Amino acid sequence: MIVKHDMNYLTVLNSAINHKLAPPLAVLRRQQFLIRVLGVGGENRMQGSKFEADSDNILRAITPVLDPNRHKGQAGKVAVIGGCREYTGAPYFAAISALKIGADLSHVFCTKDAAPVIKSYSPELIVHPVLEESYSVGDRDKDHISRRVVAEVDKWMERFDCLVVGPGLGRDPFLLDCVSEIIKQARQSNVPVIIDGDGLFLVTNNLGLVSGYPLAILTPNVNEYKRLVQKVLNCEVNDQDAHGQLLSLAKQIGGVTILRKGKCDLISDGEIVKSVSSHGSPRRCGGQGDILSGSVAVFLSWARQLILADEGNLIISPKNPTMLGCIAGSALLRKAASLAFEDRKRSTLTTDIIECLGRR
Ligand SMILES: NC(=O)C1=CN([C@@H]2O[C@H](COP(=O)(O)OP(=O)(O)OC[C@H]3O[C@@H](n4cnc5c(N)ncnc54)[C@H](OP(=O)(O)O)[C@@H]3O)[C@@H](O)[C@H]2O)[C@@H](O)CC1
Ligand SMILES: Nc1ncnc2c1ncn2[C@@H]1O[C@H](COP(=O)(O)OP(=O)(O)OP(=O)(O)O)[C@@H](O)[C@H]1O
Ligand SMILES: [Mg+2]
Repeated sequence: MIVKHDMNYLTVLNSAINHKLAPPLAVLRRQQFLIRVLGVGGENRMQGSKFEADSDNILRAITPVLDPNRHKGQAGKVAVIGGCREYTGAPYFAAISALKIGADLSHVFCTKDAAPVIKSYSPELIVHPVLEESYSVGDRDKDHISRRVVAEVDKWMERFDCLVVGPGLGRDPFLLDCVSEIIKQARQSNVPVIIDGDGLFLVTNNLGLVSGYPLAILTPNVNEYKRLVQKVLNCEVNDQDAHGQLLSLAKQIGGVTILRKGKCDLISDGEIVKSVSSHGSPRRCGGQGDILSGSVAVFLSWARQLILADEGNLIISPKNPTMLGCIAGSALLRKAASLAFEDRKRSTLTTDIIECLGRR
């Protein structure tokens, strides 16, 4: 919430900067920092208020009570498909965040060399070293190894409430071919899929994998969104009509839900647009998108359970579980990021934010 005197002060600052009254450089930087942090002067804030989701109530409504009668697994079983030679942090961040938020079981399906590293970060995660990259597979073996990889994941598929595809996946062509098959299997089994990171690289070049699947969520960052807009809408990102463009994009991909990450997170399923701009932090360390994908997986699973059990009596809006999952995941990550930043300031890292996921 920006108090009135802040707004007046910032309006004056804005005008001073625009009219080039030339304050000293350090003062100018500080003024611009304040304007950025307080979010004044932009269309975003205007739009933010009109489209802002009721995230506190949504979070409360979809989070299940801690009921002693429930057994392990009922609060959610998620799987992350990601982790290769280069990236072991991203799948770990996504999978551990799911557990910290309240899922019961969190699996990671990664390459053989990434597995021991990810296991060593945490004994809580169930790590499957099943994915293969081109360098470790001869041309003649590709078909049978591909079938084996897909079968390994498929044998677990029915047990998962949600898959997160892409954090730290890498872009090896053979590995991405196998992951395409895994997405198809998830779709056949009606398992929701969150596509992030390199999963978006794969899907942007093969939209048929998710097009028309209402249980698919895409979570692009600034680069990933740009590529998606160029590919699908054949134009550049238009920030003057951010809401309209996001709506068209989600509609064009057959009603998938898209969470466009940024200063204010924008979410659309092709029917409506909602924003989450509460809290957040000015620290942009890598890995926050990975926390988000793991969080959305859990909230989407909870929202689906609630909608199924409630038989349409749910009083919150929107009603689409993918929209609810995105709103809750975004709000919780942003709250945790702001709490971590209060403590750690510029030295805030992704692991600090994960520690704040359970704090109020
Ligand atoms: N601690 C960890 O393990 C973390 C790991 N992370 C993981 O990193 C992966 C990439 O995600 P990111 O967010 O860096 O992608 P993004 O901003 O589009 O790219 C930035 C620039 O790099 C380039 N580029 C990227 N990948 C490339 C590739 N394989 N080969 C060649 N170029 C590549 C890209 O070029 P472009 O695609 O635009 O041509 C752009 O210019 C993803 O798996 C994510 O989960 C993060 O989650 C952070 C924490
Ligand atoms: N400029 C910003 N100001 C405030 N919060 C932001 C800003 N940009 C992103 N965020 C927050 O950080 C979260 C992660 O977004 P980000 O763009 O860093 O994802 P990413 O690049 O995929 O991250 P990762 O490094 O995990 O791949 C978003 O959901 C959003 O809430
Ligand atoms: Mg990312």
